[in-house]
Amino acid sequence: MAVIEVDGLRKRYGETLAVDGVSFGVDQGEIFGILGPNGAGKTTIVECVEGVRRPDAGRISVLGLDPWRDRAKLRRVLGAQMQGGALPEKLRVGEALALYRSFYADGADPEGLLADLGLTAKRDTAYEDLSGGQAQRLSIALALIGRPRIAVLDELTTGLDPQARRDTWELVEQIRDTGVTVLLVTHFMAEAQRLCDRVAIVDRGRLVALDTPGGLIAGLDAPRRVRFRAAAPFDHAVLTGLDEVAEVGAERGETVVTGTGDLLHAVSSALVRHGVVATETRLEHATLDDAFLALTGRPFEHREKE
Ligand SMILES: Nc1ncnc2c1ncn2[C@@H]1O[C@H](COP(=O)(O)OP(=O)(O)OP(=O)(O)O)[C@@H](O)[C@H]1O
Repeated sequence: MAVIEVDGLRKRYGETLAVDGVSFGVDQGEIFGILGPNGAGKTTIVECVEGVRRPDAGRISVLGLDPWRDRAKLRRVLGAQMQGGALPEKLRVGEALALYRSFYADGADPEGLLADLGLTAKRDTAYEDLSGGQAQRLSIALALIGRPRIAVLDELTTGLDPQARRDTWELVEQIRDTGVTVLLVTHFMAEAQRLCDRVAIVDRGRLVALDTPGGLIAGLDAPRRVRFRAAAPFDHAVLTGLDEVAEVGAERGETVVTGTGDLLHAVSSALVRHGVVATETRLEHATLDDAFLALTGRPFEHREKE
């Protein structure tokens, strides 16, 4: 069952057409990713879903509500993660939760949320003294304090180190396991690939693909790549002569072979036949980066904001 339906959404800021006719549906209980490079229109889309921006055209339904018209009712069912730095510096973690809890008649237990998010020991810590990961977890706690049915998380792990990022992914899975539908905005391919049940890829205000991460990758007619480390220089002709091989190159001391078909087998046996000693031989799997390139003709690039 779709809990969010977006149909023909359009939003312009002056000369900039930020969202240009985007349609998608989010099912109950899934982690749905909106993935795209800088300026693709991701935040504008979710802000329209959250009822903080008014669409120029199109229809949005969130659990049967019109987000813009029914903003007050929407607050009770949708929790949005606030952007970094949105809290007063001196506000303590426990105070922030108590304040946000007071907005709801039937909110979550702040102590339980603190424990779930690993913030119990930080209850008396001021916002300004939290680490990046802790501040991020607090913002997630605040999004969940109203016991929402839908949580919108925007650039959830930007600025976090790899461990904190993985911890946050686990946390999002736990949130989904409690039955909350998660709408996740991200520009991290790995995050979308690891976490999302389905991903909408947005580019220049348009939706260019919508599928499971596996489906997006499987649909690719992308060339395969085999990488290995040769013990000594060798004549590339032993590989370029193979039907499966399109190109042989070098990258960071490794040989990179691009081609089609059963490339790994063809390359490995040719190397053995010609007495080339190779280590760390592996087939590189296609990723969402490859899917983006195939869909848009451009490599995926994203700059983090200051
Ligand atoms: N308030 C605004 N006024 C004018 N232009 C805006 C405004 N907000 C966004 N834009 C422009 O609309 C386009 C889409 O922006 P949006 O923030 O939705 O993209 P995004 O995919 O979330 O990007 P990012 O990953 O960089 O945050 C961009 O060209 C942006 O510069």
